[in-house]
Amino acid sequence: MKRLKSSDPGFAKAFARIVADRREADDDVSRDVANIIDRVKADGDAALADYTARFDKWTPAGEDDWRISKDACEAAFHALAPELRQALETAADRIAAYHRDQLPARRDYRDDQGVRLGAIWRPVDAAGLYVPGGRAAYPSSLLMNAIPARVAGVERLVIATPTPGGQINDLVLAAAHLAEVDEIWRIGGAQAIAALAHGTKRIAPVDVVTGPGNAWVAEAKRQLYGTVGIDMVAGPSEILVIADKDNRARHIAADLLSQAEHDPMAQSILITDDNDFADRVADAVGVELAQLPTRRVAEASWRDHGVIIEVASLDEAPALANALAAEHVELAVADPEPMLEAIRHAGSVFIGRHAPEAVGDYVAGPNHVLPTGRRARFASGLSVLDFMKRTSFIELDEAALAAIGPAAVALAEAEGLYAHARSISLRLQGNAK
Ligand SMILES: NC(=O)c1ccc[n+]([C@@H]2O[C@H](COP(=O)([O-])OP(=O)(O)OC[C@H]3O[C@@H](n4cnc5c(N)ncnc54)[C@H](O)[C@@H]3O)[C@@H](O)[C@H]2O)c1
Ligand SMILES: N[C@H](CO)Cc1c[nH]c[nH+]1
Ligand SMILES: [Zn+2]
Repeated sequence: MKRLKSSDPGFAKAFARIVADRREADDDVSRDVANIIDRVKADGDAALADYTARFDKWTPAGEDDWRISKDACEAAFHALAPELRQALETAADRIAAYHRDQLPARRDYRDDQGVRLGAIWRPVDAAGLYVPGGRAAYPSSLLMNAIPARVAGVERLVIATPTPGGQINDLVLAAAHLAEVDEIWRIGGAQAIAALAHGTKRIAPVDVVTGPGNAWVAEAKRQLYGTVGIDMVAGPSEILVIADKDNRARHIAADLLSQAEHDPMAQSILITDDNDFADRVADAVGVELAQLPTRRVAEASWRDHGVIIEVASLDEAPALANALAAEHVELAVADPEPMLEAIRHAGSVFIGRHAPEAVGDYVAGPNHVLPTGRRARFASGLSVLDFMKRTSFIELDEAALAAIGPAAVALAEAEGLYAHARSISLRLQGNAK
């Protein structure tokens, strides 16, 4: 963990290094991912078998083993302990309610020159939904992917999730039943993204691939954009907590570790204006780590990518937050509203002392699949619109063409595109006859 003070002479340089801290695809990861994509494109299912054996340490017993049946998902759902089933349903209901509100309306109007204009939103036919499964299983990410896809009206929902060592997570299956997914394939990493994008003999290709994952998954989505649509690049998790001294140090420590435990490459940063509070949080991280049944990943992440920044005044925080453009930002301060307004680049903001980021990971409602690596400068969290596309339409009658056609003819001739001009002017002359 690094400690920085904004008043130190070397702060600007040290902060620039934190901003540039690349926890995603370095050159090695990019090259490996490009090779994996090429191999899956060339060898399809055979490549998937090789990579699954190598990275997930699992070889299926037979053809049927690659895919998890709907019956298995239904059985897993009915076998859930009542509290867990209730929790899953609460999450699903809240996610569905939030995302239903994102459905776009059809636009259809006639302007004052008589031209009818509009746009129709339609779902893609098939969506590939990546559900991480390397270090932990992510039933919550299954809901976050599948529910907006269903709300959008996508016909075919295809999950890809790794099952390391052959271990299948029952809650992932139960979530798949609840969200009514169509296919679940036991593949992960860059090879899964490549299979969804290009298709193999076994797996039909999809139109859009969404969802979070580690550096290899995120880089594969980035490289395959264009072959398929993607939501955005959602890689190793990040949290920025802006906190004043009136918080409980252990609460803030736990918040920082909540994202650190996702990945040794996750990034957790605290900005505070109080030296004593900064010391207490640093100590509390140690205390909280000791409470965790598994702490290896959180420990490594906090050691390598944890940062505590002391500022003279919290007024400095929004500019630092905008430079970081973090996936998650917590505002644990007395007056969070002005900060919410001032922070322009963040995937999701958690307002006040009682809004720990982890609640957004599971049950708040907004999507937890969010841009990382400073991409909140230009990208947003997964939404219903990521599963839809818009077709515009234009209708003109003779009078409408007469009203706007001459301007188009002038522009076409100015571009030297005379066939364009004539396709309009011939009709205008015809109208004149
Ligand atoms: N940004 C978001 O919205 C968001 C949401 C949830 C989770 N996450 C992130 O998802 C990630 C989950 O990571 P995970 O690893 O547990 O699961 P994962 O499913 O993303 O990755 C596991 C796969 O990575 C591949 N892999 C691992 N090491 C490799 C190597 N050396 N070379 C090539 N491929 C390799 C393997 O194919 C393996 O199946 C974490 O980084 C977490 O922070 C992000
Ligand atoms: N914090 C993750 C997004 O970075 C989402 C998640 C799922 N489960 C727990 N957390
Ligand atoms: Zn999380």
